[in-house]
Amino acid sequence: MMSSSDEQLCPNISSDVTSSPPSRRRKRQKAQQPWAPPSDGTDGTPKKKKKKDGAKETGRGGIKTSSLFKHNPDISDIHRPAVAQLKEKIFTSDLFSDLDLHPHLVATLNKVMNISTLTSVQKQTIPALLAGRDAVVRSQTGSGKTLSYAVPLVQSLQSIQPKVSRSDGPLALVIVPTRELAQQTFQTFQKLLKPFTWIVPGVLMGGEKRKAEKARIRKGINILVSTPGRLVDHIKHTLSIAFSAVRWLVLDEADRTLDLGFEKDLTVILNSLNSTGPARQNVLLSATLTNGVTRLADVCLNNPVSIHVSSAPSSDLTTTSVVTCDPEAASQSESFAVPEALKQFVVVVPSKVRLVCLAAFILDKCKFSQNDKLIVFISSCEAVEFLHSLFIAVLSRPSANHKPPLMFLRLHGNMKQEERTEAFQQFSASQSGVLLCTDVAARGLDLPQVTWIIQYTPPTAAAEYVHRVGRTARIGARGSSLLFLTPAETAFITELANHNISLSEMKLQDILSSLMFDDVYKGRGKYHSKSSSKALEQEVRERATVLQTEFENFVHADARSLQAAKKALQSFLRAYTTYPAHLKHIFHIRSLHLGHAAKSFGLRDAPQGLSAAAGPGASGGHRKNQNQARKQNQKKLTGKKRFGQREVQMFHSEFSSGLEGGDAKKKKKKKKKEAFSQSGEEE
Ligand SMILES: Nc1ncnc2c1ncn2[C@@H]1O[C@H](COP(=O)(O)OP(=O)(O)OP(=O)(O)O)[C@@H](O)[C@H]1O
Repeated sequence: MMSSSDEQLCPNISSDVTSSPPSRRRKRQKAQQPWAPPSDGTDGTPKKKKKKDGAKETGRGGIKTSSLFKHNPDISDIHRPAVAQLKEKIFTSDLFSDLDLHPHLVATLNKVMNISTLTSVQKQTIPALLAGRDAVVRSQTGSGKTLSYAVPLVQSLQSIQPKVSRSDGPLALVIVPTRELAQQTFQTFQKLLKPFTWIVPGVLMGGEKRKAEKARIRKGINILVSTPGRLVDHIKHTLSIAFSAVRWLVLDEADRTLDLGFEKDLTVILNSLNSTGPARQNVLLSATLTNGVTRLADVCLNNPVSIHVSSAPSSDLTTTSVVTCDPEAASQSESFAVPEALKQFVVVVPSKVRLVCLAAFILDKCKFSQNDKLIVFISSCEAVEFLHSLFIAVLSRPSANHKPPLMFLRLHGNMKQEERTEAFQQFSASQSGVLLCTDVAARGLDLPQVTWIIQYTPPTAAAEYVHRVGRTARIGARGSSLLFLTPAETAFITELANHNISLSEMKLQDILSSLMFDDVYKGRGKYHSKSSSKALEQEVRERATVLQTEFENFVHADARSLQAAKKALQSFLRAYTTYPAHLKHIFHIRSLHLGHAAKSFGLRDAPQGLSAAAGPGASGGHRKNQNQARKQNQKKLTGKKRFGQREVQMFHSEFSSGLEGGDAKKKKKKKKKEAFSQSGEEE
């Protein structure tokens, strides 16, 4: 809601407009075609002298901006197939104290962690693991999978006689895909082990000093939490690491570990475990078990129990089931459950308008109406960096009502470890603010009170969609998500429906309408309280144009920010080429319009001579490819141009794989680096 000082800022806005959120406001207005041009033939932007490149003078100090709302593809009605969502009941009425656990462990859960009732996945998994079974566990995000393996693991290790000592070395290995998740999991063990001080947990992760880690390994770690690459690193180079006593192996987010091409790392880890050691219990967990995980299960599991908490769509929603590896489980494996309290939205936005749409949404949620806590997923580290500095400069200005400036944080795989840790901790502790990140934050992170998940760039798989939205609505809490799609990408809604995921549509115009809350973005000032809804629409477009102009001014203010915008655009394009084959009909670089995409990075025009060689993917220096790219590049990419075969090839050769021509080692290194850079992975 608006404060009185906000109202003073908006003298021209009628009470109808100011007192209700944009969505409700819209409902009261006559139904409109959001992007049908006004009948007067204008496009909603201030009428100014037209420049030869389509740019216009906005009247704000000779600022140039080409029309945001002209020449956009039509937004047709989206097709939302009927979907029976999988449901999972989160809590049971059973208590941890009913289980056969050490009383100090139960007391720690109750008193230190404030946890007494079992979740469904815990009710099913803990007894199976206490009975010594291997397990493949799937339950929705935020349903308590960590404790479902950590509690029986601690129960089992504390009961070993004679007591476990540091000199026993690792008795349990827990492999997770990212550093932050490693840190979080380690902290959970620290809490659970409070009464069992003789069992020592430890964490290994990329970005930390190897020497310090080696020293800790030498001293003795009993429960070792690690990212895969770092563990392999130590297996190869740390003599004191010995797995002869390992009796638990946990792969959390196991499908992700496979996705990132870590099969080889896992093979190294498994081989080093299998070569020695006692019988071992193996546990695989994820909210999105896929065939890939089943393959992995064949490799390392011994007659596992398969635990799928979700019930079939038509069955009794209050029951849960334990199944062994059978065809039914397999057939369900591609249907994903998302938290029931999660509200999922999609907005269809033409490329040109994406940036202002995101900004308007953030302003509405974090400044104008509420103090929300948002995570925005973006496809590349460079684009995260760019948007972070852009938003701090343009959206974080102190407001007239003395509200604290909007907090923007960032998290991606190209940051220094200290910066990553600081951002993670700061966002965890904050009540509100915006975290701009790559998929490095998509898996497993339990960040408190996140209210909105924005997928500014669509995920590369339905499973990743599930994990991203799963950073909110955890353990029964409420939360919402918003997926950005361009008009050409709306078939992704059907793709998600194929995985039992259903979205509601949010209208672009409703999001942009939030700009009416702040007269900083005022248009030509013709709009007043008695104006028609069409005039309101026009005013909203003008305000969106003013905001876009501010972004463009920032980007074009100096060479450095211009370069950052171009780099971000390039990395976005590179990421766009990496959608898997079965999604290429939806996300193909050839269907992108370079000029429009450039606009969403605050660039006034499509960069001339957009050079693959200048991009980060080229730094590996495959000269042959660079020359090829340069030749291809002689035909410059211009604003009006869509991507043709040659440009597609260019991005493929330089950014997507970039592997041709180098030796095998270089190829592997580069491929991995690109995957990490893409996803924000840290190894
Ligand atoms: N039985 C319980 N009662 C109350 N809270 C719980 C319980 N079990 C776990 N939690 C809390 O629920 C939150 C989510 O748990 P956790 O991170 O293990 O979920 P997850 O299923 O592993 O999610 P993801 O799939 O996203 O990794 C944590 O804050 C955790 O402390």
